[in-house]
Amino acid sequence: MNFVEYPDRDFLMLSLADRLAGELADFLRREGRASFCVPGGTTPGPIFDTLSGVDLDWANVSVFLNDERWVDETSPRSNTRLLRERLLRGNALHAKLVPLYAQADQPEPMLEELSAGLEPHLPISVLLLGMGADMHTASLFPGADRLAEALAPDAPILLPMRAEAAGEPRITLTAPVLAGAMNIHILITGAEKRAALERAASLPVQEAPVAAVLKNATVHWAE
Ligand SMILES: O=C(O)[C@H](O)[C@@H](O)[C@H](O)[C@H](O)COP(=O)(O)O
Repeated sequence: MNFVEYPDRDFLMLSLADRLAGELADFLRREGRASFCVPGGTTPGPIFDTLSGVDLDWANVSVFLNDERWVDETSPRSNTRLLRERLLRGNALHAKLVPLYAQADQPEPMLEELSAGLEPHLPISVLLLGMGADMHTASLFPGADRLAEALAPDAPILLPMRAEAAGEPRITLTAPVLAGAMNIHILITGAEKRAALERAASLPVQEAPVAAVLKNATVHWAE
């Protein structure tokens, strides 16, 4: 794991947006296309704001979430809604959004269709992850009902996930798909998450699921 500390959050968000854009541009130059997998939650908004204004061949970038809360896009808890409002506008309006949600009461019946939609966009070129203070990343929560399956080396692309801390049912990319990304970045802020991240490196992965992606990751932190 590589740990980068920034003097403040504004500098972190701008620098990381710039680095992510540079990595996407490299993939576009070399391969003509790139996939960009991003977190929801409250932290990444400013990075999305900056990236949406960057001049890239967005039409050849596929964008998808690390995980989604199983709620309709009208819900303020929808990560897809966050993407539409903060990333997929301006220059990035023409990026291809690969959905992690479809209208249904529960994720299970939609799993096959959503996984088939994602498959052509793997491996992930550039992965940005968030982390909770409980050491979950994506929706790989400690104590979640299907965590062991999602951590297994032969896990499917996507799994539904339910956990007390998660609120509504979730759908998440699994550990091997996340760990198989070509570039992995973890964005965290504040002392509590930094301490949790440092603890995660020495805990079993079931207790600290973020450990599943730490090996080749660069962690970006500001107070
Ligand atoms: O849907 C989600 O909640 C996320 O994808 C999740 O994994 C998130 O990255 C962390 O919970 C951190 O969330 P915050 O940035 O809100 O602290």
